[in-house]
Amino acid sequence: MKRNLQKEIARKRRKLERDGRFLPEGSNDEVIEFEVVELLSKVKLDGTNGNTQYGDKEPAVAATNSEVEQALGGFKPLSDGIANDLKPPAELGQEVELEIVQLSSTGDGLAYNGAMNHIIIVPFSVPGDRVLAKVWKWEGRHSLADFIKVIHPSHKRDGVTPQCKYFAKCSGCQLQMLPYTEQLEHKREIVRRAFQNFSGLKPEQIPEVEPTMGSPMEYGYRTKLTPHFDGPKRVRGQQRAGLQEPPVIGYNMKGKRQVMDIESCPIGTDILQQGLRIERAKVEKHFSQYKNGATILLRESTQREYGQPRENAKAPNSKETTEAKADPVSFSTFSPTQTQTDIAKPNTSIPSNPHANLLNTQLTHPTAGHPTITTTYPTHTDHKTYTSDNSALATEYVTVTIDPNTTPPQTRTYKFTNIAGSFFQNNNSILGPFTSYIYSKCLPPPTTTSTNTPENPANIKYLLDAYSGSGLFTLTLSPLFTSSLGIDVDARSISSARQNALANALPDTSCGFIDADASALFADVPYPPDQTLCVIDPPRKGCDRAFLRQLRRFGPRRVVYVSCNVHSQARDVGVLVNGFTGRDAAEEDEEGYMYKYVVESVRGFDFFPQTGHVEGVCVLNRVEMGEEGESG
Ligand SMILES: C[S@@+](CC[C@H](N)C(=O)[O-])C[C@H]1O[C@@H](n2cnc3c(N)ncnc32)[C@H](O)[C@@H]1O
Repeated sequence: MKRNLQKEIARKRRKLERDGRFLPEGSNDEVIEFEVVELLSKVKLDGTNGNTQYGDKEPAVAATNSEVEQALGGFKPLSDGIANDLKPPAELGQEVELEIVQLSSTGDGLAYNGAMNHIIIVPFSVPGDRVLAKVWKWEGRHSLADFIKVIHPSHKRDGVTPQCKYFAKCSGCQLQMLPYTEQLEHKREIVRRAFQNFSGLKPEQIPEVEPTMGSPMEYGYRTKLTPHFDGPKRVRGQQRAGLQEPPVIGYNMKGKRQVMDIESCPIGTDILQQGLRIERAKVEKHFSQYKNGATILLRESTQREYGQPRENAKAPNSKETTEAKADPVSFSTFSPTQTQTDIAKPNTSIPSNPHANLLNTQLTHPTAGHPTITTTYPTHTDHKTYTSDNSALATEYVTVTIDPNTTPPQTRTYKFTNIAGSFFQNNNSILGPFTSYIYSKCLPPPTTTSTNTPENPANIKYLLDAYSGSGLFTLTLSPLFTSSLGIDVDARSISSARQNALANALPDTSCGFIDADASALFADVPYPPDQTLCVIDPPRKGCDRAFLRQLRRFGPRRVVYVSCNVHSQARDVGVLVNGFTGRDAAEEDEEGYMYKYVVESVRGFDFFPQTGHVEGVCVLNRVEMGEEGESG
């Protein structure tokens, strides 16, 4: 145990040196550290003694906080007092019975050991479960354990059967044991906690987080899968004789760097299930020719034909315009996603499934080894294929609600063609409702700022789309703006964005694109900040400081911040609202006036049902000069 303590100290010191701080920002490690401290504080305040056990074995050694602090040379616990109880939990490898008290933002169950004042993290468990788990790593205030089995299930599991046979072993989709509405409520809590712990904002600066928008499809939604495999083990003589073991192709096991064999992945779309089977067989056949391991890309592509397939195929309430038959650009007054009546469930909203009104679906193999799934809807027919070629083109359609108040609601469908290996959102079923939500948030409600009156609601005429990818927001939001400008560092995505604008009949005077780092966006902005909306959708790590500084100096009137990591998003939103702290603040002071923002709304979107991920959308308004007191 003493050796483990030394290892732990060495590991944390390395982290300190590498990051210049305790833990990498916005990482799972940092998120869990916060929640462990939070839970320890809570049980301390509650006076709860905890009801978990380590069996009847006492842990071997108790390490004191001062020992750790001394060895780390000034390591400061995240919350005063909490780390004073640093003790190792159990012998590594020991099996323990635990009561789960909380679900973490990383999707793991947390058990509290009162006697040791210690948290044990157990994947695949939910509050109320009594589980058997095996402790495998000590992390100071908490330990990591492998899930072994449920001894007594929580009522939260009632009526739910995980659909994946690899559940509780594979590292993905760890929330399958929860009813979908519970998953959505949990994701709302993740967003709440992220803004509470990572933004540095006061509670009064954070509005109530809106209910998570659910995915219309809970399984079968992922349009991209990336299983991987290790290269063949080279045992002399065996390779020539074709004796090597068949490859293990799939995803990593939970908590391990070991790949596990996955024959089917139920969150993938139907065509990707076919693709997985075919591509696995190809790798197996040619495995001996591989020197190294590789990742297989499986990306869905859709070819759409407009027109009514059968006389009696007309859906109730459907109305067609002549444009509805035109491809690539279609204007339609009917689409599956237009009937987005939110289901009345507590604290959640789930748009209707786009497949709800399909008339017929069929799997064919027009050419050997190339399956097609043809699905017929009242207004169109989709032919779905897949590609495993990173540089091939893949197409998706996104239907945006332009006006929900007409009967039927007015929608517009966009066609996006991208390079399969470049970024595009992975859940097509939620893309329509998601972009429609953002569309509805682009212009401020009349009362938000003094300059935005009901008489002048469309004061915002220009769109800056930072981290634009292949133009998802630049194009789908463009009907609201005189001109839109997207920027992305990936030249291939920008090339697709320009093609997509043309394919959707949007001239470059209306939708322009720049292939550059996002911070270049503000160098020569052609738009007046007072009339500009900036949409930001950075990668997981969030925006860099240079970008945030330039955005605050330019001061677009309104900002819609979209993110796949609500923790880095909360941190960046904190900077937009309150400015930088420390050295960055001093640098900013030298640069002159910087705008500040107030948060109007925050909402989560479930792009990845069954997993612990949540996408966040935060809307902010610029604080006008002279109104600064309002930002708190
Ligand atoms: C989460 S994706 C969003 C793309 C797009 N908004 C969409 O929804 O399809 C993030 C994008 O940021 C781009 N990116 C990453 N770092 C960047 C940087 N420093 N400057 C500009 N773009 C960057 C990536 O190429 C990627 O397209």
